[in-house]
Amino acid sequence: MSQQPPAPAGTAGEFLHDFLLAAGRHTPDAPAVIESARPGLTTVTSYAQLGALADAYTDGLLTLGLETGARVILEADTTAHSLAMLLAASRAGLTFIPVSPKTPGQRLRSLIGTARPALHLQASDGERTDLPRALATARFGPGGLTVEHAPEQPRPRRRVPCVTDPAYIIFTSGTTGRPKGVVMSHRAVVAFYRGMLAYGIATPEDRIASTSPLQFDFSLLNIGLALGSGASVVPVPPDLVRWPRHLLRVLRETGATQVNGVPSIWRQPLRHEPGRLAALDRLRSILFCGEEFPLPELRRLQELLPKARVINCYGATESMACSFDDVPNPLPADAHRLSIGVAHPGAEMLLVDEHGEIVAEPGVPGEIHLRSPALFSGYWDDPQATRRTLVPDPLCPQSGQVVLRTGDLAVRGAGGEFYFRGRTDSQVQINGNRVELAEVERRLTQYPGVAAASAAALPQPEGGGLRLTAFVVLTAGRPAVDTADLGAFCARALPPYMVPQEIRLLDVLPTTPNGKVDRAALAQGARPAA
Ligand SMILES: Nc1ncnc2c1ncn2[C@@H]1O[C@H](COS(=O)(=O)NC(=O)C[C@H](N)c2cccc(Br)c2)[C@@H](O)[C@H]1O
Repeated sequence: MSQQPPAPAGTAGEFLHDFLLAAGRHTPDAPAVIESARPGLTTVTSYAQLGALADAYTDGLLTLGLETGARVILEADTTAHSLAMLLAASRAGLTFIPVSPKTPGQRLRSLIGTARPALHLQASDGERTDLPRALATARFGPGGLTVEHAPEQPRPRRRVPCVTDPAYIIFTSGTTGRPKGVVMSHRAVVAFYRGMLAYGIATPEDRIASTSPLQFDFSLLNIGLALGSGASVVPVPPDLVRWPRHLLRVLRETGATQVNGVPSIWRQPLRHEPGRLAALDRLRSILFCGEEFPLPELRRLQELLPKARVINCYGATESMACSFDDVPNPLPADAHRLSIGVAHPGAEMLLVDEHGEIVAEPGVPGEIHLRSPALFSGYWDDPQATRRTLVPDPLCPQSGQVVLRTGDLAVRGAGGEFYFRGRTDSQVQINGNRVELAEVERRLTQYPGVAAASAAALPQPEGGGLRLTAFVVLTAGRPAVDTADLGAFCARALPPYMVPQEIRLLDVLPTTPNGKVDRAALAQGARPAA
């Protein structure tokens, strides 16, 4: 069998597949993946079974003769088979590009044109058909790896995989213009995983529910957290995440002990199924990331799950993530912001002001710069964007070391912990005044009855200038909020130019495929509440 032997001790670091399978070697019969395809049917894949699947897929991929470093599109949701294929791609020296089966054909074709993959892989029941004729295609599933359209046999130019090779590329739906391919090396991903495990989030008994699509690196965090801890991954099919009853059923039937996801996954369960949520007695911890958790909803979640550990995970795809902090449970009544903590062990966050000077004193805002072994290699085929993001170490530019310029603003608290203060690009200028949209949103969520809010600077209907517009979701069962009174409430704490000129009540906030509030959709003017 031609599988890649684990990196011998003492070589330059570890590959992704070595790290993900190491813990399970001691517990071959422990559950690695626990799936709930439909009510009452739970499928368990042990570490030994996952390893055997990965072996078989590795042989299948190696038989195709793709060269080391070739890209493969992995179009799948998170399942035991897609995890085995991810491990196999890593072992075969291939770079995988995770893509959701829901990706529109147009965007997939554009991504294929940019990344020039050697192979498209999808599950045996995958529905993708209109792929470019020149692209090799194969399917994977219980019947093994089935090649539909074989790749040409390129003359292999490389022989030795290195840990600095790209393990995966994630194409982010860049807020501006064309999607950017974030290239992450084996070395960076494993360094992040080790930093995260050092924070102490999971034990081998944990069953970690992953509610993000595989194309979102939050799912890769969950996979590394679970398999790296010898625990189990509980993938929640994306179609079920949106339906509170289905989501809670899957969590109950799989015995999930930890649920990881963006804040918006909790909005509907909190609104429609608080009783069933509170009844999840196996649930011990919740980890969220990607955006701020609206505090009214977080407090409600803590009321229903008073014993749960809640972890705020901050970071960007360009370093996978970078900090973890435990949210006090219950959150003190006078707390208006959550801390994002400090960088995970082995990394360091710095604040830099607009003059490039280091900000040391508490309470003074600066842009987070991250020093870390987990930094991405660069944006695929975009050296300019890479140079703008991986910048010379502000403390020692001569050294050649680069740090990640996050585009995030933060202040330090008295204890050295960081508080997120929005993005540099969500600073909008309204009538010449600098407005931090996150600040407006925070004030709106302090009004009794508001569950969540988002602010956007929309073009004035009659043209000329921008109009600060707020979109507000109310707590279930609350009497209608008087938007004029809500506006006055904002005026009592914010400068006039930061008071929303229009407040629209919505039933839900639109979300992106990755589950974050879809600010672009709001900017197009979401439908007002019925
Ligand atoms: N906890 C927070 N509070 C507030 N604002 C947050 C938080 N986490 C992010 N963000 C914002 O999201 C940006 C990044 O967006 S991203 O590149 O799409 N990546 C993400 O969101 C997800 C990110 N890779 C991530 C984070 C944690 C774990 C994993 Br695994 C992955 C950051 O730069 C921040 O602006």
